[in-house]
Amino acid sequence: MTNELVVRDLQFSYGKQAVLRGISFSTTPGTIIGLIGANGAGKTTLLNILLGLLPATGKAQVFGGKPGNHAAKQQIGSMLQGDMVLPGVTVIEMLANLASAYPTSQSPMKLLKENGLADLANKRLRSLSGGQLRRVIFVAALVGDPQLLFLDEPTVGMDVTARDAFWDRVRALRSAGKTIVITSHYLEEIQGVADRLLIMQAGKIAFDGTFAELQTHFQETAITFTSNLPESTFAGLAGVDRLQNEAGQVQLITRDSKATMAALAPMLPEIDNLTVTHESLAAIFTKMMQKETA
Ligand SMILES: Nc1ncnc2c1ncn2[C@@H]1O[C@H](COP(=O)(O)OP(=O)(O)OP(=O)(O)O)[C@@H](O)[C@H]1O
Repeated sequence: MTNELVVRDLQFSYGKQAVLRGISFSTTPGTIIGLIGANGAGKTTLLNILLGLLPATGKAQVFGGKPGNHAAKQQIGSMLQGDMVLPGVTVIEMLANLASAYPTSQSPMKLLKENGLADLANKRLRSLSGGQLRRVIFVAALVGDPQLLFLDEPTVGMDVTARDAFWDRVRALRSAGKTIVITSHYLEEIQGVADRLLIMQAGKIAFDGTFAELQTHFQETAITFTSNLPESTFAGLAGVDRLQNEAGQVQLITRDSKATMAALAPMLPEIDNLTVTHESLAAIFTKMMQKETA
């Protein structure tokens, strides 16, 4: 299958500051990709390059074309931070104007209805709340019926109901075969929706894989219990990386909780107050960021 977005050894600097130091990845249709990284990691810069708004060295192809060329632009819908809108025009005027720029476009009114925004059609953009404006900009990104969507911090300013509805729409777009690249600092949200994670660190892709793979590689699980068995009983158990024992209060840190629990099973009659706590995605992410700055 032809990948629609192919990036190889992409590099970019702002003056002397190297922001992207060799980014490589490609996408497949019908996938939601979570692009994660600390503030300033270069996520927005990468999206801007792929949209043809910033020049870079290395290879970047959108459906075989260069970023920014006419064919490539028509395949991408984007929702960026600080998107400019004309405050005096109405929602429907803005969308209709946008639709006229594409050879095939979706009906703006149909899109507004699908996204629960039909009531806003005749409102001027300046009269919308921050969350309403973000939702309208999402609709604007869909008007050209793009195959590829770049959504940069899309849910900022949206209330809980709007977020839920938004993610439902994003899932529906995936089912329709679109590829969606999303940056977000709301890691739990990304966990709920993304099929694949790209973690940017120090201008490179530090991790490219599924959440399950991220957990396999990085997630630690704390197994705590009380026991009078000697510490040496637990030290060599399968998967155990570290062990703490303070007066019979034992904590095992493992990266393979299934293996460790299986090894503990025969000792359960002599173990009390067992708890198993898996590290959260946010904690894994923080740990990875600390490695970068260490
Ligand atoms: N126009 C600019 N001129 C100079 N430096 C810039 C410019 N825009 C961004 N930078 C720098 O490039 C780096 C990457 O910024 P970028 O906005 O791509 O990060 P990001 O990962 O999107 O961050 P955030 O999560 O805060 O949105 C940062 O160090 C930033 O200060």
